[in-house]
Amino acid sequence: MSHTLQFFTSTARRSPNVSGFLNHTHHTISKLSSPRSSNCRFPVTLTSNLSIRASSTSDLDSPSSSQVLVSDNGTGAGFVSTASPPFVSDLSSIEVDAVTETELKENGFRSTRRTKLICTIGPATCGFEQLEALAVGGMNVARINMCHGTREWHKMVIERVRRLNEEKGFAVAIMMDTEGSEIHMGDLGGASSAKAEDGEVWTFSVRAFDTGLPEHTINVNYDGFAEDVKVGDELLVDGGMVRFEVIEKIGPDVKCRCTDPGLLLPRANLTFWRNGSVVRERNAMLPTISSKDWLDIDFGIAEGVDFIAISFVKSAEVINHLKSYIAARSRDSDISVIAKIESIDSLKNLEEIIQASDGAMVARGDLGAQIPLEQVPSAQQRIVQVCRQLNKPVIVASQLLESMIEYPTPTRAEVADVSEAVRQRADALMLSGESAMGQYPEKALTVLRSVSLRIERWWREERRHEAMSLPAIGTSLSENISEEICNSAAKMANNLGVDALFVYTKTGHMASLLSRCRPDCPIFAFTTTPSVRRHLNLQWGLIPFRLSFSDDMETNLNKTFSLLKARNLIKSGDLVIAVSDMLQSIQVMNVP
Ligand SMILES: Nc1ncnc2c1ncn2[C@@H]1O[C@H](COP(=O)(O)OP(=O)(O)OP(=O)(O)O)[C@@H](O)[C@H]1O
Ligand SMILES: CC(=O)C(=O)O
Ligand SMILES: [K+]
Ligand SMILES: [Mg+2]
Repeated sequence: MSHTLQFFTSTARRSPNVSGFLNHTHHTISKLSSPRSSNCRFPVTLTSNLSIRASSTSDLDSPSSSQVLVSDNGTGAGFVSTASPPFVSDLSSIEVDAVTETELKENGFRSTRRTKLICTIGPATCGFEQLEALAVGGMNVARINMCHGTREWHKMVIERVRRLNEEKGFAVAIMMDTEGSEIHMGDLGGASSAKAEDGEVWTFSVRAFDTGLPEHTINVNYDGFAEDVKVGDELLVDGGMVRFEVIEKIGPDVKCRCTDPGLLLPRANLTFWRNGSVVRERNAMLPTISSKDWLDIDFGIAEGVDFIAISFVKSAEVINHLKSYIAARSRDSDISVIAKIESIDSLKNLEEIIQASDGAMVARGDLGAQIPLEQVPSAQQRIVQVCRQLNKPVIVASQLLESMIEYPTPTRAEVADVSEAVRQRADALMLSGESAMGQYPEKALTVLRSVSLRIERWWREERRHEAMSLPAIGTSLSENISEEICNSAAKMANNLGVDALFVYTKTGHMASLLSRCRPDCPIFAFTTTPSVRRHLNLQWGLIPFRLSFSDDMETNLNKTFSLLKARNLIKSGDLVIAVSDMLQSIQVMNVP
């Protein structure tokens, strides 16, 4: 077998003489037919041709027999690329959403947003127009949280997002988030919230109340609650938004005095602390995926969601188990499994969990209830780093713009927090309550968008390529070659200051390898299926297009150039580096 890395470099961009030569040659050569596609005419695009060939003479995993050949034909005769005359009839064959298209046209592709945005959908945003406003505002992924709402409600949201994609050309992916079986409160008998005042005594009970909840009573979902807690324990609601002290146990009821007043929200998470750390008694034995979660997962598979995020992951085992379950349930399913890092165990087993998953979420809400708050920032940094090194998309979630649930502008501290996540180059930022039930969902999304854009630009201007070492992750020669190609292409793109990287990818893998390098320029990812396109929408710096393409790179490139030029998305002279996973190659060229 053989792999080819070809570097086609052009001097046309900087040399008017060469451009003249090209124009002249164009006329001559365009009368010829392409040897590969008999009805194609081809302009000369480039003047010199350097090609590097890596080949391996035996099986994939035998690197000792591979070799790299570099050649420069030195004749100036040029690399000739094919381009059919007007592709007008083909224009419909490239799909990009209207918002990306407008953004590309207005700002040029150098300034497109690299950080992806996720919105949790709830009562404030479940209408079709509201969802459309979020998509227009830059939502890349819609998240539904199975902790709340009925399956019918979630089904309705999924259908609306689908309709939006079909009717308006968006590629908004859907992420389903499981409830998990940690301890949480019940739903407050229908009330949207309840206020706990300082010194008040509340009863936390595992009893079922048929005739409505008595006053100052909270249902708890975990049967072992009363046995696990001790008098004197501190009870934290939502990681400390409200605090109680356990003062008495009476059978299934636990009496607690409020020490930090605040608003209790339905189904809020509960943790109890003893001597400064979270207590993990028998509740640590609760299954990560509860029986209700399995039903929700079946629902997600049936609805064809793009991502399933698993709450309170403790080990890699549960991820592997879920992945084989999904594979058995739907043979050609491509649902990605996202591990939510929100417990002490998940931090302990971080590397193996992330290795087993298709991505991870820094779920700071619950994480901050399980480890001391001041440890959350370093945990975030570590999770982001491990994900980037292992090439898994990583989401920073929770309380990014918490104050915007109520107010139309964020606090300065919140803006700084968003900036930090962008600076760490996480793949995506997520809104929770801000978009699910806040008063200013669109404004919150606008803040994420504009802060991301500004910080990304600042970082590029400062040319602060941070030197995160990216270990080799491939397990075969072929994978190693793909990885090296992407690393080199990204480095070349930075050094040459190219306008865009193009990647032709069937599975999305090469696109993710490029994204992992966090290059300065945006990455146009061309892929054949709508589902891969939606998946790529979660990854840093990728602008996913759907395009049918062949194994012939010259044809693909020229088709793409024509289609994008016809839509004013690129122009002649733009410098592009292209890689593909069909023909492992790197090509550098000016758009003809
Ligand atoms: N489908 C829904 N229906 C009603 N309210 C919702 C829905 N989704 C979210 N919410 C509201 O938005 C808030 C924030 O949403 P979020 O998804 O962050 O949930 P959470 O309860 O904090 O749990 P998690 O730890 O799973 O994120 C919730 O507490 C809830 O009040
Ligand atoms: C998102 C989530 O589950 C959390 O922050 O806890
Ligand atoms: K959840
Ligand atoms: Mg959580």
